[in-house]
Amino acid sequence: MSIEVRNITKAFDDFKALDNVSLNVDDGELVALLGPSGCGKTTLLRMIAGLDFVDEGEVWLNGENVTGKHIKQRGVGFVFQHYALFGHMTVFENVAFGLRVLKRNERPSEDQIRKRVHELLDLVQLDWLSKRFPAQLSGGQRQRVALARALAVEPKFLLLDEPFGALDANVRKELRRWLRRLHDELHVTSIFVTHDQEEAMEVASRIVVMDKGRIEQVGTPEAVYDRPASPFVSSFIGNVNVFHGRLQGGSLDTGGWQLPIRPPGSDDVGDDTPYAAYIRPHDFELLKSTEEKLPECRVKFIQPMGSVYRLEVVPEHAASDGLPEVIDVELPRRDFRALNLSVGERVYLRATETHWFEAGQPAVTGPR
Ligand SMILES: Nc1ncnc2c1ncn2[C@@H]1O[C@H](COP(=O)(O)OP(=O)(O)OP(=O)(O)O)[C@@H](O)[C@H]1O
Repeated sequence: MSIEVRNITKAFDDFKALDNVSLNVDDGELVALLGPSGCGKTTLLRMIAGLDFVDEGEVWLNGENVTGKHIKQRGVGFVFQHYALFGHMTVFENVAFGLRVLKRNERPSEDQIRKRVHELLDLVQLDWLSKRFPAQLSGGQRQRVALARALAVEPKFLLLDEPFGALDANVRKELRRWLRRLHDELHVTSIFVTHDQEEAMEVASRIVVMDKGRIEQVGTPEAVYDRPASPFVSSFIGNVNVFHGRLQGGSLDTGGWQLPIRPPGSDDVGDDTPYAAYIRPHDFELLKSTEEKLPECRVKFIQPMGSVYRLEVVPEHAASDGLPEVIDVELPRRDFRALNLSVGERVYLRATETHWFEAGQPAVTGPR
């Protein structure tokens, strides 16, 4: 049961919410649409569902062109962020609803409905609450009922729009693990929308990163994190420090402050070529002293975060537009303790992994 989107464009008045978007989701995949608010995630989901129609392009479900077809003919199930369960119906009746409103010749018998609803409530681990009303449930339990309700009519595809958006952090964490396990059991081809990169990394087998109505990159969580295709993806997926400068010999010079790194394979790139180095907080080492020519910084702030320590360090002897004002560094607790650092101390900075971009275009990723 594959989903294929071919060159979709959708405008609201003269605003292009989707601009020539193409995407393939294979049978049984769980794919995340990830991007900032307003980038077009929900619009794309609505086009796939048939809740709205495309201006240009096509939607194919399971090898069939459904572009002009009504939502009822597409076999998709939905869960939204603020899913309105029927308040006057019990949990059982909410889940049974989709089956009860089927046409007479498609509707299962009362016994079959009862069996199916209990199976689904078992699956979402809520059978013990079947007689309760939605108001008597927690937010997380309500979302699980919503999922059971969407699954009741055996959809071929499941579309989830920020299903856990309104819940607190701990419940979200629990539910996304649970969704992953549920998907491993059912293998329904699913797309879910989120603007939370941690959620996308944890749940999805592939992530579609969107910005301004376009797809920036599609890849496994590892690929989009380790090999971002653009500066946007690099900064959207995880924290990153950005250094704008020009190559000078073996260094990136940001107005007199030199990071001794160069893009891999850039031996024949001439001096003065502008580059930007994107370096994640955990891709730095800090040294208290060194024989190497490493840039100097001063520790401005130390925040213990459990297994890691977050530090802000400030470049010394430097004032340049290309440098971040503070550089975020993350050290594993063991490394931090071995260094025994305190605020105000001088440290030397070494980059262990850098993503390079030249004039806004992807270049190469590598250790130096
Ligand atoms: N019916 C509509 N009429 C006019 N503009 C719309 C309509 N629906 C969406 N838009 C606009 O299209 C853009 C994309 O909206 P969409 O809801 O797809 O974004 P999103 O990525 O899901 O954002 P969020 O994470 O905030 O939900 C937004 O700028 C939005 O204002």
